[in-house]
Amino acid sequence: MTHTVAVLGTGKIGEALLSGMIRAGWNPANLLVTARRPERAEELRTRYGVDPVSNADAAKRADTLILAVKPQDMGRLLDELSPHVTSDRLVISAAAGIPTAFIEERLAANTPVVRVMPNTPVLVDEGMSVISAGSHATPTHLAHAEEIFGGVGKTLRVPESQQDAATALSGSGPAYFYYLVEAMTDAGILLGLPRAQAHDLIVQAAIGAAVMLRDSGEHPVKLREAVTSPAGTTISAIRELENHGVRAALIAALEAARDRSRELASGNG
Ligand SMILES: NC(=O)C1=CN([C@@H]2O[C@H](COP(=O)(O)OP(=O)(O)OC[C@H]3O[C@@H](n4cnc5c(N)ncnc54)[C@H](OP(=O)(O)O)[C@@H]3O)[C@@H](O)[C@H]2O)C=CC1
Ligand SMILES: O=C(O)[C@@H]1CCC=N1
Repeated sequence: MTHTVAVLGTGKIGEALLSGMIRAGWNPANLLVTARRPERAEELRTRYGVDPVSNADAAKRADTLILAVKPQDMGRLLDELSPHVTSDRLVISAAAGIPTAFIEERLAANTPVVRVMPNTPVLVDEGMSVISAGSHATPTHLAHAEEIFGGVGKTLRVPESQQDAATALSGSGPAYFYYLVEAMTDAGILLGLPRAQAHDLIVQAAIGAAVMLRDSGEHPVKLREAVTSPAGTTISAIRELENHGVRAALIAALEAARDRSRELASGNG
């Protein structure tokens, strides 16, 4: 069956997903987008050859609606959509924190809802999308969501109770790595390297480490031990990381992200 998929609220994550779907072979004729500002709608049409439509038209024309507005805008979007969404539509929400029940109770009875937490590496087909079923979503709906998000990276099904934690890990996760690269590049400046060179050295170290983590099958502790020579440079750095409580800071940071996701649950966080 050929699906028509609409992305409602095509901002950063919506556009990243849209571009990935086109790369994965979706025909732009089967993709619709909605945007709040006309100039943004035109930008999307020019860039991707997709049809910008109103939210109501998206609900009428598409069988699958991907809601990619901010959690704070979700209530208003659902109010606008509810007269037009029939229960033969699949509604996929990419919003942090918003439970499927929040969406279900604002749409026609029995509308299937799937909650997905993607991340921005969908832009390079290395996304991590964590998927949960709402109360009326069937295995076929989950498989359809996996087909969409699996085209731009990995997918994992989790119970919805784990979505806030998954958001803290993989949804926000890329930002932590960018932050580390930024901080380590600053360190390179302190050590006297030109900024561009410091950036390249750290980025390639990050890519090498990421590929080894993914492909070697080794535990991260083993990989770190292999870098850490007796009385060498690495252990001197690790001692400072431990002295500054970096492990505890990361645990606290991800806990804060999980808590914030829970706070967004009301949709007006
Ligand atoms: N950024 C990320 O890494 C990730 C984000 N998410 C989730 O994705 C959602 C969007 O985040 P993000 O892409 O960062 O945010 P953006 O602000 O970039 O995107 C949201 C878009 O929705 C548009 N919008 C808002 N209300 C409406 C409406 N009623 N009709 C049509 N368009 C509307 C906004 O328009 P305007 O431009 O006019 O404001 C904006 O372009 C959030 O719920 C977030 O939790 C999930 C995973 C990762
Ligand atoms: O920061 C946020 O709220 C969104 C959700 C996950 C990544 N970005």
